[in-house]
Amino acid sequence: MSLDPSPLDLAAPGFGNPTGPIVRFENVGLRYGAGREVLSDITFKLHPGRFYFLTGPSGAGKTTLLKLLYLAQSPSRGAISMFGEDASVLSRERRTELRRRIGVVFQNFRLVPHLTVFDNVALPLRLAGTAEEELVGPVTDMIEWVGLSRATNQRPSTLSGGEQQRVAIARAVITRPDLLVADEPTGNVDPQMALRLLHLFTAMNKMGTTVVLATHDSTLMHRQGDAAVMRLEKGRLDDPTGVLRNPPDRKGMR
Ligand SMILES: Nc1ncnc2c1ncn2[C@@H]1O[C@H](COP(=O)(O)OP(=O)(O)OP(=O)(O)O)[C@@H](O)[C@H]1O
Repeated sequence: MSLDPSPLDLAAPGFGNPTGPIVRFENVGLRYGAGREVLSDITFKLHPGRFYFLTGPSGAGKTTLLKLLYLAQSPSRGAISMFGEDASVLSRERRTELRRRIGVVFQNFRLVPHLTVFDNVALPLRLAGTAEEELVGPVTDMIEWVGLSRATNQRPSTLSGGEQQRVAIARAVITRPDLLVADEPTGNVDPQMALRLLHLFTAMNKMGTTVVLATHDSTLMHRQGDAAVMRLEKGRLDDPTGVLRNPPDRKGMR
């Protein structure tokens, strides 16, 4: 599998916004319906170009926090700012525009079963209105980057779990998102493939994308030693590395 970032255009718009935090949560709380709060008093900032792990026991609220991050859920209280904009006042159109700056990868891939690998990866560009002649090159390069050129015309069901997840990652980053959010992306693959997938996230991060990766896998977190770790316990955020509020300067951070 190639990890050479060269197929990706480093000068593409949206990469490596150097100014200020790209996400701010201020005393955010969330309850589903009339139930108890599943997230309480969540305050943090995400800085551009950094790599964050989100961890914590099952039911702690990781998926819920990620849904807030990719604008699929609104908080019950508190304030969220995404790319400098107050998330509570976004029009539907503006929300969609901001959402395009966020790539999402799920544990269970969520590929479209009747589409080929090429068409799955091309989907976000087509939805954004990119002309067919303009998308063929980038999609082909992206599929090569995740090491699946030979499977370009296959359907997801003919691929292994690790291969399907690589397609899902390619689809999530084809639009060059500023923020890449992944919910247990290595949960359905063997440890060796988990490391290969981590390398893809790391490569994207090195090109300037902020990554938030939810995982239970401590091996992955040890592999990525300079990442910040956000730990959720019963809906509250702990900050074991002490970097969420005041991140240290990071070598090479833009
Ligand atoms: N749509 C929903 N309606 C009601 N309660 C929900 C909903 N989604 C999640 N919850 C509850 O919110 C809490 C947090 O769930 P969440 O899925 O965010 O945790 P998690 O840390 O991602 O867990 P896991 O590691 O098992 O995926 C749990 O108590 C869960 O039952």
